[in-house]
Amino acid sequence: MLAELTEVRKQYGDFFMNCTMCLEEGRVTGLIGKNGAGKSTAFKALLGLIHIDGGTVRVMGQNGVPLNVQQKGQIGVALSDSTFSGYLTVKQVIHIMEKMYPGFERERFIAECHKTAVPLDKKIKEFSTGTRAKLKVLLALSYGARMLILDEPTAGLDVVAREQILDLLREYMEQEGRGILISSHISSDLEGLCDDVYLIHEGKILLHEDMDVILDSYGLLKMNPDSFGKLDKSYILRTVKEAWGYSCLTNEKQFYVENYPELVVEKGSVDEIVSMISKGEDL
Ligand SMILES: Nc1ncnc2c1ncn2[C@@H]1O[C@H](COP(=O)(O)OP(=O)(O)OP(=O)(O)O)[C@@H](O)[C@H]1O
Repeated sequence: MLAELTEVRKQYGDFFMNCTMCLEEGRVTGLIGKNGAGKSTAFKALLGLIHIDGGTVRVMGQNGVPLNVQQKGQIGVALSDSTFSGYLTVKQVIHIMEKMYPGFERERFIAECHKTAVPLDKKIKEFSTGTRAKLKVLLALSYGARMLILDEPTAGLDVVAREQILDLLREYMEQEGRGILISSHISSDLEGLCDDVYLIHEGKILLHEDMDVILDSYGLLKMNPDSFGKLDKSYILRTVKEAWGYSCLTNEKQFYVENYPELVVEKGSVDEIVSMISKGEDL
């Protein structure tokens, strides 16, 4: 196990998080949730960047709060609200990284900057959003960490920049024993990258599932009130009342395809599933 949060609790005013999740070796684990759901809070708790009110954090088998120097060197981090001062150039950042991380791979980092068009001599504050995002990910990848914690690394990026980042992450995972914990709003990024996903809503984990299972077995059923009345609801996770009838989320799509051929059964994107779980009712 690379990292583990067990019943980690944190309160900010009305917001209360209670989060249990883990990252295993060889896996890319996604954390999805709406704005304010608690994604950054969960990541900061894992990194020991905030004081937690209870629960346990373990990183590579050891107590994770606070992280020791060795643990810090094994985690590559890109958080949404952290970056180097905009007045520095990448060349200056390289000097800092060399001092901070003994494992910093200078030549490789510079080569990746060239490859992804991140300039070395320009001040970071003059970078576009996409270039800044690429720099953050390249820095997280630059010292051979065993795991990456990436908070919305693709937010605000165009398709080309997003693909570049996703390719870097896929390449990172080619080495055994590594793992990535990543949050994103863009479900297609998660679908193509993650092995499993956690859904966080109002500070609570509502779902943890393998991505394959979500894509193969989850589905959305649409029906009128009459059909809804007759439906076997054994495999219905959530129901939303619509103007025309009901939408239901199932994790046994095949059961309904076989037994209710007249029903509309849609595959459902990760976004739709998130939305159903967040707003639907357990009927
Ligand atoms: N330092 C803080 N002080 C007070 N409240 C905070 C603080 N940090 C986060 N919160 C609150 O905790 C809740 C969860 O915030 P968090 O940033 O973890 O959500 P998120 O899922 O990462 O959202 P987003 O997608 O918008 O980044 C929000 O209601 C937020 O306002």
